[in-house]
Amino acid sequence: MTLKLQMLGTGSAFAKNYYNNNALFHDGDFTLLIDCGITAPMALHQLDLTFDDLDALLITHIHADHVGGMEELAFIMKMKYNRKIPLYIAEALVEPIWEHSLKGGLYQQGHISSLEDVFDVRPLKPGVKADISSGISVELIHTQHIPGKDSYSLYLNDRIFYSADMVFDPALLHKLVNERDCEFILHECQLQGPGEVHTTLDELLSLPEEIQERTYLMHYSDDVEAFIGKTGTMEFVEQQRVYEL
Ligand SMILES: O=c1ccn([C@@H]2O[C@@H]3COP(=O)(O)O[C@H]3[C@H]2O)c(=O)[nH]1
Ligand SMILES: [Zn+2]
Ligand SMILES: [Zn+2]
Repeated sequence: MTLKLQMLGTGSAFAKNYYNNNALFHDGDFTLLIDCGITAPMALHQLDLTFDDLDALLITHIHADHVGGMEELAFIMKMKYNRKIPLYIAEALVEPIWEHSLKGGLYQQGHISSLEDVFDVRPLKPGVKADISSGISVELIHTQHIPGKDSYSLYLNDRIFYSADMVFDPALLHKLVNERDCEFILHECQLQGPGEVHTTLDELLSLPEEIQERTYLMHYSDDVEAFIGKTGTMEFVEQQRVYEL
């Protein structure tokens, strides 16, 4: 089945010309939001969508450009739409996302005292495929980002790799393409400077042709236009554009 991808945003954490790197995957009339950053509420609004148009949320890791919109989502879902949206998240992040990111804003004595009070929490085990809808499956892949901070990339429908924020991992990309029939790689990309906690454009340019030709770049900084034509066979993903994968 054809899956549609529409990025709510394609910007890096501190980009100002692009919304946060959050994605909508559409399978028929089912809509999955991947990450819900600070800008997600406004980015949805720009597409004439509301939180009620979402069928599920999946979180890759706990940074504000990936979870900063969750407080608004949770309050609106509870107060306006009176429903709990399924929240797919690595089991290791269930406690930290509540204790370290959401509890401060969402806690209300007698009403909201746990993540389960506002979300239909669906913990995921890395390496174990889960069906999210009839046409969307996901397997979490634990990838490295910042020491001590768990971060999970995604393998969707056994053919689409969606990177979380991660340092360059060429062995993983080779394995996905050569052993697991990966057709599309949506990869975060830091355009300049040393990678440290991200994957740089120069690192991605070192990949062989057979990997680059299926790689699309996202999570980029405001100076992206200076890099158009300098990305080998890789293309930048455009926010709000609909892609069929
Ligand atoms: O050791 C560190 C920790 C953080 N940062 C910045 O903070 C940002 C947090 O969101 P992000 O993961 O999308 O991107 C990160 C980087 O821009 C960094 O450059 N080095
Ligand atoms: Zn990020
Ligand atoms: Zn991050």
